[in-house]
Amino acid sequence: MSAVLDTPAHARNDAAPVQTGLRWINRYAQLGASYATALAPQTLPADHPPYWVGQSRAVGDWLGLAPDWTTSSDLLAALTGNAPLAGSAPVATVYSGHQFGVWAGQLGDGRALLLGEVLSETGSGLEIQLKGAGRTPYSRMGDGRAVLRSSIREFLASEAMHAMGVPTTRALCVTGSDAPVRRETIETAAVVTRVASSFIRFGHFEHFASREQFDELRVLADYVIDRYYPECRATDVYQGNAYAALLAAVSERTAVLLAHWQAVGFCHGVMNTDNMSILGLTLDYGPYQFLDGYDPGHICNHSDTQGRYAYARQPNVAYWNLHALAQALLPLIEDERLAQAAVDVYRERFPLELDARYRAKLGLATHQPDDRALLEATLRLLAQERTDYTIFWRRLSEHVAASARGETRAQALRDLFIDSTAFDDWLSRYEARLTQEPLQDSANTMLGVNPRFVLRNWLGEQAIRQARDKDYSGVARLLALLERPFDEHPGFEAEAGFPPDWAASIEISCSS
Ligand SMILES: Nc1ncnc2c1ncn2[C@@H]1O[C@H](COP(=O)(O)OP(=O)(O)OP(=O)(O)O)[C@@H](O)[C@H]1O
Ligand SMILES: [Mg+2]
Repeated sequence: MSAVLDTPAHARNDAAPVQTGLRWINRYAQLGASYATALAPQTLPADHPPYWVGQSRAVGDWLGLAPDWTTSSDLLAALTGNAPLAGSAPVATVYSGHQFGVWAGQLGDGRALLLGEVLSETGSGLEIQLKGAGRTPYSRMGDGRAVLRSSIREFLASEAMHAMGVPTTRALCVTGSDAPVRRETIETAAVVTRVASSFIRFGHFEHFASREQFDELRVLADYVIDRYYPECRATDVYQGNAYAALLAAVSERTAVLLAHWQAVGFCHGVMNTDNMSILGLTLDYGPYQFLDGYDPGHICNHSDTQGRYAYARQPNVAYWNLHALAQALLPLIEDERLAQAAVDVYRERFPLELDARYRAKLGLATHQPDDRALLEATLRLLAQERTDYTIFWRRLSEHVAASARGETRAQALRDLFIDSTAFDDWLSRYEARLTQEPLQDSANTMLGVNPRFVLRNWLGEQAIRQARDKDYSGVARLLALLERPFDEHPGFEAEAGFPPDWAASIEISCSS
């Protein structure tokens, strides 16, 4: 496929610029034409006016938007791409990447438009993107659009992950329009407004390295170091090699990220190098899934026929992806052994991070010799019957909290297992171990890391079906639960429960 197709003819965007009070600084756009193409979002047909589908007040506050943004028709137009935002300098950035382990060349960004960067309330830079804002010079055969269902999924998952403490891009809102968009069937258009410190991906680096544009590669690496990893300039790290230090820092953040994913039971689904954030954020909520039953081999992406991105493989895929980044940075690092050492930070760090996450899930603050074996036994127990992952951890937390009050909730846990002997053996072992911990502290930790609510596919699907009927209350309701996933939320027992039978028929593919 050609690198850059003809520049699309955009509808003229001559609406008056919308004022927001945001302080724009737009630094990525200043890198120049090799990195991005300036262009306005493509307006949607006037006979299909936009509407709000979902809004995050928390992200609005983070950006420093006035509270009435949620009712502003001007902002609604701007965030659908139908009017410019005063101060923004929209660009489409170019990147390449490996998809399913195969070099795919230039493939992005065909549908996300970087509106620019604003200074947040705390003075840090935040980039704002519209995903699904129309064709760009990098769209290849795509239409530049995103559909309602995938946009709702991205919006809710971003905020759910943030609330669970998982590093992620955020989402301010989803807007929709009845403009038709062709996928397997005719669907309708939607736009997600995303926010992150940076949307730079491994694929941005691979892009310039693959074309042997080493000057551009260096400028990009320097930009990322100066902005996000200034500590890499310290002369004593990695023999004073700032690019190796950068690779090590990214490896470390990626290790932290993957440990979070595994611990919350998150399957990304499309861990291509172009979906890997240089800041270690969860990026690109496509065919993702939160585990229902604990199945290490679970494949959430219906299009992933080989299971390359199965849940248990994710940590290894991340390591593979870091090698792709290392390959791209090698012309700057100029020393293969140094590059390998930097990537191996991941291998050292990931098990430690995972251990820390699981210790918290089990309520273990002290370190005892058999802890590793206990954790392995726990996961084996869950895998045996594919026990519901989220419900198990939550009921365990509730049982420990009850034990701290001198009560028991063991039966609710036991009910999750057919083989109750195996469960009872495990519980005795676990409870014996817990005697070495202050029980109330364990309970408090566990109730704060084992969520009662995760965005299961069926919950998202239910909100999507309502939204298709123009009822957006399900999106708002779900957001409210997911923003506080560790709270009880009385009245929402079903949302905290097992997936209904119909959920088994939900298939999530890459189509979005
Ligand atoms: N409908 C589309 N029109 C144009 N380009 C598209 C479309 N869908 C995907 N692409 C391009 O294909 C690339 C890879 O797709 P992928 O599904 O990984 O990402 P995405 O869902 O578009 O977005 P992101 O990674 O930004 O969250 C994207 O960078 C994008 O440029
Ligand atoms: Mg992507």
